[in-house]
Amino acid sequence: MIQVKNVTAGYGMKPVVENISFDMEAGEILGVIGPNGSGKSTLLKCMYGALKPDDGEIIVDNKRLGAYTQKNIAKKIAVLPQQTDVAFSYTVRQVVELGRYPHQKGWFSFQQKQDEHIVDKALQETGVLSFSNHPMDSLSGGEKQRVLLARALAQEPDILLLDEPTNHLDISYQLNLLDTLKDWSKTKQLTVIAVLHDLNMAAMYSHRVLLLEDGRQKALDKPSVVMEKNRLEHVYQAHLERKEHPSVPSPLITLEPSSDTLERKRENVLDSLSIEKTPGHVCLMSPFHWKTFSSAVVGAGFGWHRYFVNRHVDKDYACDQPKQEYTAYLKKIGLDIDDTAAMMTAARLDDGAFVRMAGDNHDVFVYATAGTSNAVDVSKSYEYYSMNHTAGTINLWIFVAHRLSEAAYAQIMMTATEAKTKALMDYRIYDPKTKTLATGTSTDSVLVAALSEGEEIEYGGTITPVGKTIGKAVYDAVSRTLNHYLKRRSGNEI
Ligand SMILES: Nc1ncnc2c1ncn2[C@@H]1O[C@H](COP(=O)(O)OP(=O)(O)OP(=O)(O)O)[C@@H](O)[C@H]1O
Repeated sequence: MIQVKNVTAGYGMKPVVENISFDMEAGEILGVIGPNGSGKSTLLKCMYGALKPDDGEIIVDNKRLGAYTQKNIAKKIAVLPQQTDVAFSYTVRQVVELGRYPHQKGWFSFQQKQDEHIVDKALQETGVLSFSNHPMDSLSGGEKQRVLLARALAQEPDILLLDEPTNHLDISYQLNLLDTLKDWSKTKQLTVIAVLHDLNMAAMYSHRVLLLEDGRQKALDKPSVVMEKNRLEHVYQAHLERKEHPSVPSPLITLEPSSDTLERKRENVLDSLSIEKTPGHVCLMSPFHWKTFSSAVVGAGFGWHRYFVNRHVDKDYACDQPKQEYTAYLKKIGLDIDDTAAMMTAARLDDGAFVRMAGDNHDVFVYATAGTSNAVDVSKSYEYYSMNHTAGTINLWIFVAHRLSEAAYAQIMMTATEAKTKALMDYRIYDPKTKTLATGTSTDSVLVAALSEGEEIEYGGTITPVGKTIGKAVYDAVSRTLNHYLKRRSGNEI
């Protein structure tokens, strides 16, 4: 379809792009990324014949690009350049009609029915049909961009070259445009080469990504391979984080502010936490946000929080929409929902236990409340038809005064669960239905909170340094709260 073979090109003595090579198949989308001035537009210019390579060649359908007439190449390749000068006195429709020019035998055959149909379709698909009679100079930047795209589409090319096509477009039209291109790549086998500054758009919509650095081909592969954190940080000279997109299998690149702009934290961060206890709740407050991962009622999943609430509810608490009800409660006590992670429990808050432990290089703080009347042996819970939601649950908060990898968050959840279960076993807590040792209760919840800066702890499993500290701190906290709970219920020391 189109082959770029060892292309070197520039505007003077010094080449701007050097030795670029790749092949593209019909229906493929290639995202071209790279910093300002890295040669993306220059490469594109070579691909549509606006700039002759100093070395190497471009082959289109087995024929050198230079061997095509301008009209014949326009039947195969349409271009949406970065800056386009259009005679703005033209109407939108007239501009789009220009896209049919390469296919016409003579100017007067222009009004052919088929051409009109193709122009209408292009106007429709780019959402500009409603103002097709407006003059170009009455349009906004984004509207003009869509008209120029319609003109490129009316050309019915096999290959579409786009230089920052999402420039000027609002997010809805950006997605719309890229969705349309993806659809045409599938249904019309359109080959798309698009220079994109938005790395996440490039990752989501490209089959492959070409990364340029100083005119050189730094990487060419699937987005997940090219968009490696260290590589992007080096090429863009920026601090980035790479995550996985929450809903599609694509990398998600986020910008990290410089450390000067991050929230300042005190030397000993755990000392900066303060606790407010009322009959209705325990609230732990921090002067800065912690990165949390939790199964809390409010603020579950990953989030950023500085207020942590454990609220006591009656054992008969029943609500169809506990999240909404809880949100109203938090508002009533004056907390900002976006800043708050909140759990609830029918266990007595007075029975709660706080444990602080220092490891070699990390401080840990754990808070636990426990009630065990709905204790469950998880290995037998499949035998239940419905779960019992009476009083009692085990809520755990684990604060680690360090930065954690996502893997470490998950491993700390496991470590904490194992430590909790061990405490239940040592206190001989039984599942009341199966009469076997309980592994937890039916409504347990856990929150892990860590810092956003500093050296990262990669692992949090049971034999890692931080895992060992957390294992012991969680075991001690759950044991203490169980001790208070059982003592109060039996009236005896445990
Ligand atoms: N017509 C020209 N004459 C001389 N130099 C040029 C010309 N066009 C571009 N350059 C230079 O070539 C280099 C690469 O420019 P190019 O536009 O290809 O980069 P780019 O990666 O598309 O940048 P951007 O992301 O800023 O659009 C730059 O240093 C630029 O100044």
